[in-house]
Amino acid sequence: MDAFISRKRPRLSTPETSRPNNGETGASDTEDSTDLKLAMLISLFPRTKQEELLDILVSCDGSVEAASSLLSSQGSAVLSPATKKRATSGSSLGVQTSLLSHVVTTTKNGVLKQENEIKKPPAIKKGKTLHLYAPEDIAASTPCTIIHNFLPAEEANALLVELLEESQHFSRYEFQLFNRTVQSPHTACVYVSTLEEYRQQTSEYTYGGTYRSNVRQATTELRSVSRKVQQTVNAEIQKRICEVYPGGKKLKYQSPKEWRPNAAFVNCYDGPAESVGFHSDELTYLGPHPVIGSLSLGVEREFRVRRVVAQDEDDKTDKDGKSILEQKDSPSKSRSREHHNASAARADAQGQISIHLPHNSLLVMHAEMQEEWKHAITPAPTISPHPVAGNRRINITYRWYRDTLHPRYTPRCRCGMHAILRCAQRKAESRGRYMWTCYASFTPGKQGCSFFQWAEFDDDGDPVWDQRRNDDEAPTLANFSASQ
Ligand SMILES: O=C(O)CCC(=O)C(=O)O
Ligand SMILES: [Fe+2]
Repeated sequence: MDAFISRKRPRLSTPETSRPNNGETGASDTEDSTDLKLAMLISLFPRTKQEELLDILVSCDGSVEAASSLLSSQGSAVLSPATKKRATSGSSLGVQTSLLSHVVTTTKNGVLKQENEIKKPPAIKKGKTLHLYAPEDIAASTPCTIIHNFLPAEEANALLVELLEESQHFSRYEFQLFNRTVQSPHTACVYVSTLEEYRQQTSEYTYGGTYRSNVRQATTELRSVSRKVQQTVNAEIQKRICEVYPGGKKLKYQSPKEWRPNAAFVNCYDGPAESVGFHSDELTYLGPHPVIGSLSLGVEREFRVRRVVAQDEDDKTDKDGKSILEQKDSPSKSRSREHHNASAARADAQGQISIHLPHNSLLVMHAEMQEEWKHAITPAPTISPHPVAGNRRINITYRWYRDTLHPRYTPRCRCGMHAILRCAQRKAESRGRYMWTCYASFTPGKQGCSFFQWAEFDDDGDPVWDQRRNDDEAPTLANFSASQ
C-alpha cells in the first residue's frame, strides 16, 4: 500500500479534497486521489470493509474499474491470505483514517461527491504534522482536551505578570544524554504549598534521578487559579470517562478519587528557540495513568504529541523488562543512541499532531496520555509577541502526587538513589507493565546500577508493596487550595 500511495498518478478532479479545516501540512495530491477512489468503492460496495476495499484497490494498481469488477464478480472472498493480513495489520492507518474525514454523497444527476464531515476526527498521516485548533478535533484525535479563554482575562494577566516576575528565579535543569551532560532548553521551577513541602521536595523527592534544587512556595495567584483548574479538570475527567472510555468506566489503574493538585511545575520558554523535547512525564509520584492540568500564558506555542510506537527490537528493555541503559555489561551509550535514533525515525514516519496553545488555554492531559503518547514543545520558526509577555511563554503543569507514592514508600536502588517508576512501552509482551528502575545513569556524574523490580498496583493505581519502606511521620503534600 505504501508503494501505491507514494506513486504519482494523474489527479482526479476533486475540489472537495483540500480539507481547509484540519490544518494538516503537506497533504499530497496522490493521497487525496486515493481517498476519492476509495470513496467511490465504498459507495458501490457499502457492506465491504474499508480496509478490504483499499487492499483490493491496491492489488488492482489503483484502478477503480478493475477493483469494482473484481469485487462484483467474486466478492470479498477474493482476498488472498497476504491481502487479508495486510488489511488487518493496521499498517495502512494513514490512508484509511484520512477517509474518515469525508463522506460520499450522490448528487441529483448521480455523480459521486465527496464532502468534509465535521464530526469525524481528521487523520494523522505518516511523516506529517496534523495541526489541530478546534477543541472537538483535539478531544477526538488525542488524549487531551483543551479549554480556550479559561480564566477571566484580568486573572490570566495577573497570573502571567506574577509568573514573569517569578521566572527570574527559574533555572535550567541538567540531565545526562548519552555521554554528555545537557541543560534543559528552557527554564523551570517547582511550586509547592508549604515550607515543609519545600524541604521534602529538595531532599526527598527526586526528578529525573536528582533532587530538585529549584523549588519555591506557591504564589497567591498560582493557588487561587489552582482551585479553578481543579474544578475544571475533574469535570473534564468525568466527561472523558463517560464519552470516551470503554463502558463509561475509568481506566484500570486510574485513580477514582477527586483530582487534587499539590505540585505545580512552571516552565518559561523565552523566545522561539526554547523548547522541551519529546518525553512522557515521570510517573514516580504521580502513579499510573495520571491526569495533568496544563495552563498556557503569553506567547502561543505548539504542543506536539505522538503515539509511542510499539516495536520490539526498539525497546530499551530486555526480555525481563530490564533497561538496556542500566545493564552493566552492555555498550549501553552507543546502543541507546542507535535505539533513540531508530525510535525517533519510526515515530516521525508515523506522524504527529500539533495542538496550538494560545494564551489562557487549559490543556488537560488525560489518563491515557503518559503511558501511550509522548509530548513536546517544539522550537518555533516564528512567534507572535504577546503584549504582556513579549517573546515569553509561561506554562504551569498542575500535578497530583499520590500520598501512597511518597518517597518514604518508593523503592531505593542498589546505588542508594530513589528508583523511578516507568511503564514498559515498546515490547508486546511487557507493554503496559510498570517497573521500578535505577535512574542514576541519567544523572550527571553518576553511573547507576542494574536495579529492576516490577511494580504492582491495585485497580485504582495505588501500589501494592512487598514491604513498607522508611515509614516515618513526614506529612504528605497538601492540596494547594486546602492549605490556604
Ligand atoms: O510547556 C508545556 O506545555 C509542556 C511542559 C511539559 O511537558 C512538562 O513540564 O513536563
Ligand atoms: Fe511533560
